[in-house]
Amino acid sequence: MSDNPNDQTATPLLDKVRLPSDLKGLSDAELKTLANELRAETISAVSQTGGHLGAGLGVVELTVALHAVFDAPRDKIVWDVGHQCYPHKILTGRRDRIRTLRTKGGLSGFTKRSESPYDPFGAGHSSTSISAATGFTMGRELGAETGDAIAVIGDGAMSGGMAFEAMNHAGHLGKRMFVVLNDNEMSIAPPVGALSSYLTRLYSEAPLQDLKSAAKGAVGLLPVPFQLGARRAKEMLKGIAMGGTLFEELGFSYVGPVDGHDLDQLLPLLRTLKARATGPVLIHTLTKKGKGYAPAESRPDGGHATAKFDLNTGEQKKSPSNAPSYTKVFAESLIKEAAKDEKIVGITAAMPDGTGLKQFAGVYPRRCFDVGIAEQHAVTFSAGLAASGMKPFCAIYSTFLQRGYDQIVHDIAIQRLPVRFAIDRAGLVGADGATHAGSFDVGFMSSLPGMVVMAAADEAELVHMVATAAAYDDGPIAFRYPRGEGMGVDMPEEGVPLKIGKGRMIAEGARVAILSYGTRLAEVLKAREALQARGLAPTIADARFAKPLDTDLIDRLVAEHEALICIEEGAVGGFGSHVAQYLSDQGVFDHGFKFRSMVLPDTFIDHASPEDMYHSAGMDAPQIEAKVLELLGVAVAKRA
Ligand SMILES: Cc1ncc(C[n+]2csc(CCOP(=O)(O)OP(=O)(O)O)c2C)c(N)n1
Ligand SMILES: CC(=O)[C@@H](O)[C@H](O)COP(=O)(O)O
Ligand SMILES: [Mg+2]
Repeated sequence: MSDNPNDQTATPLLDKVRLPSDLKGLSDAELKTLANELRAETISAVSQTGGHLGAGLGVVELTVALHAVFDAPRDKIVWDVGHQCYPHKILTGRRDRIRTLRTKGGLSGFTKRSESPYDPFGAGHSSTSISAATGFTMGRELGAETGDAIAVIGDGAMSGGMAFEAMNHAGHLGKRMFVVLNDNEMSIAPPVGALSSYLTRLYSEAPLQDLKSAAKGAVGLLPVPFQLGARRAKEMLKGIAMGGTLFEELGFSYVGPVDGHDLDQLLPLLRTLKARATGPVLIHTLTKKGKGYAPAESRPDGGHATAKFDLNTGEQKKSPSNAPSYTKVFAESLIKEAAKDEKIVGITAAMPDGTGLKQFAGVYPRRCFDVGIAEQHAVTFSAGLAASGMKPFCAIYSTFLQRGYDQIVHDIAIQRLPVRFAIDRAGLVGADGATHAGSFDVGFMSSLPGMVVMAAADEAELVHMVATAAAYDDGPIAFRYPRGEGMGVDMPEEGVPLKIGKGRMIAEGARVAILSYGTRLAEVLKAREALQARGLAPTIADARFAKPLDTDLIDRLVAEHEALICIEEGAVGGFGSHVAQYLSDQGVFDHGFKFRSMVLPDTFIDHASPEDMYHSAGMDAPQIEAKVLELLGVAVAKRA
């Protein structure tokens, strides 16, 4: 095996490993070689597929060590977020499919129970692993046929509230389980907050930490070579009153910090812990995001996620497009609004790059807050800001906003606080798959009394919606927009506040009206073109608002057409359901009016390109065309 991680010619050991049990016969020296090969294989695979690179490279040695020492799948290795699991997938019987990662029909980019028995718990969202591992542990205590539970959680994910809730509970239960805190001093962006500073202190005071471990009696858990030093430390400590680490106060034995890239430290430590631990143990490993691949290591985000790239240079292959991303349009619009109104502030939960708020912070550093992976706090923090008279724009991906739902209801909607929700990644997002799909926000936001709910049909509309939200002060307001590039439409110089609850007519037609909510509008217009060729030109309108509904517009569409189709990039219970409720309240259905609501199907759609995913959802232009024809009873030959 060469030292060059790009060298794909030599993977003799990896070629022999089909399952983790094959690691049991390898010497420690061979395990080190295997780790090098595994790193090279991971880099090579991701260069072809794109995906999450940096986190996986940071846990290569840890992955090898865990599988060499523990006995998966009986022992449950629970990866938090799951974005670091590619090396784990390679070692657990999925190497032959690793180059299908995140593509249609291929491996998921996260852990997934249906994919392998070695993925005991699915993930994608952060900070769930300790709860799940505690569940496995108590299942074992109650007689379930499982071994040890090992949660592997990053320093970023550790800042999430759930992780603390779980530590609190697991420490109280006091049963044997393991938490590996993989501390690379990185979230996607540099981590923020007191926990991050605390972890830094823990390792910058490492010799002192040895003393603390000793004082707390964790010496017996350490491998023999470590014990001597720790005992000496304990002697020195006699008579000195010391507090434990935060983790010890929560009921865990704390071991560390250890170099997470050094198998000479990891293997003996894990072997000893496996042999001796009786209660919950936290193992603090120090690693580097992107480890072993210079282009990733040198990126500010440690190569967190990447497009396909050139193996030798690390240069990413991105598809060329002139349209700005919705995220960029949001950030630029917010900056413009903030220039006019000093009360405007931005809030992100650990996604400054992804939400565009990094750009906003570049201009208004004091008016931008990254709260860490803490969506619940982000929402109620925004509520507090609004209650104090500020104008918070709480920018959270649709899927992650699910975490803060009670806070939206209880802290914002009931109090009618004017928090502005910028809901990015609305609709199907592609390669991240079902865990990251923004399917539910229209439903869960528009069911709340007093909430104003908008969706941008294109990037110009988004500019106006940011202006609308900035101007609106009567209560909470939300606007959603998808991942990726806009439509390439002409952009307004400035945003103009929209009339609340008013849609817009796009094209007048006859017989059928399509009322579109969000960016399906482009597909609707394509469908119209195809229908025109058949002599059928539906009326097209953009609803802009799911709440309040533009009832004048709806009344008109009903009065002037024999059928109405609603369409949205969301699950049932959203815009179309509200329109149906309104029509039902008006008694429109009593007279045989034809109505259809095109929504995402009642299933979780697996990762694929967004186009493929919308096709599976039955929501692309030909499928919209077919829906119109079906509704009008026009028989058509089935397409191949
Ligand atoms: C609830 C939730 N919020 C945000 C994210 C987006 N996210 C994915 S990974 C990540 C950073 C995780 O940092 P850490 O746990 O330290 O892992 P590392 O990438 O450093 O290995 C974030 C913020 C998420 N997956 N889930
Ligand atoms: C693992 C995770 O949750 C994030 O890294 C997510 O994949 C980011 O998605 P975007 O690429 O849409 O920002
Ligand atoms: Mg980290």
